[in-house]
Amino acid sequence: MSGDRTTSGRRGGPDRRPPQIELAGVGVRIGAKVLLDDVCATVPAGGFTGIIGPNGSGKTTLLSTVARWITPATGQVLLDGTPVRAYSGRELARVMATVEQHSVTEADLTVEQVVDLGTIPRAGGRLRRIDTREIVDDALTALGLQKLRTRTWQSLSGGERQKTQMARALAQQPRVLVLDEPTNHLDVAASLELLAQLRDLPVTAVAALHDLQLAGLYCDHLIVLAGGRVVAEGPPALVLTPALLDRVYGLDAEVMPHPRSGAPLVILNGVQRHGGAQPETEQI
Ligand SMILES: Nc1ncnc2c1ncn2[C@@H]1O[C@H](COP(=O)(O)OP(=O)(O)OP(=O)(O)O)[C@@H](O)[C@H]1O
Repeated sequence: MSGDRTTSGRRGGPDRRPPQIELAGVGVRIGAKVLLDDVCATVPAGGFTGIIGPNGSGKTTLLSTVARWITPATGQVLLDGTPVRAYSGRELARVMATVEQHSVTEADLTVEQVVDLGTIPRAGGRLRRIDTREIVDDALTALGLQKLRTRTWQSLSGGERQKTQMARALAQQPRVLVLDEPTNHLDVAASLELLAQLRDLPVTAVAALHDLQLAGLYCDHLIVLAGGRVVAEGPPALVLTPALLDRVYGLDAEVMPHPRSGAPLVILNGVQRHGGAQPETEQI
């Protein structure tokens, strides 16, 4: 990569601070279809940002653009002001780890072999084998996978695969974690545990979430998408209002503060008869 980030990192030791992610006018099209339209949003450094919005609103496309799997037709994604397109593949892998919605692998690796894949971007450098083992061990412990470490990927349940992918991402020791529906397949307790971990990790975490309750309880910043556009952005207590849930999802919902944490609790009454409307952008 060109630019100052690498140079200063080498001089002063590796820069492990989690960066801010900025989406600056990001537009994505496939043929005539607009998937993202002039998306401007900020993912705060070191926080846990949730991307919410109805099916097909562009959440996966947005995360894929951040992870550089999709090149936007307009605009750009910046990490602390540096365009992601300026990073080499290896540099980006040392900064950013991803967990996809549906992880597929044909190879029948064991759980610990899958998690060990996460160490590759660093193991190519000066890291010794013993360090790699410790990293894999810590990641397996963090996700409660020690008992499954010798099990093969093909023999795992959906939730066990999801936890294994999360452990692989942790073993990458990233500064940015990009996750598409990380609680997919997880039971209620495992979901709460994973989101609490994400909230407490010293990384910039950004995740697509369908569960508004969990988004309100665990995220400190929300970006709401509808029809490929950002329609609201800000702290959950300000974003998750009955009016927004009506406009974006067509929901009849009430929102009240959680009795202990004060975080917004979404009480679902049902769907509105009129259905959801396409809302105007709202910066909070
Ligand atoms: N390769 C493609 N060709 C055409 N349209 C696509 C393609 N990929 C995605 N889309 C469309 O782009 C829109 C956004 O898709 P995306 O997967 O980003 O939405 P999402 O918010 O993640 O949805 P979900 O909540 O259902 O996972 C959808 O209408 C989808 O059908």
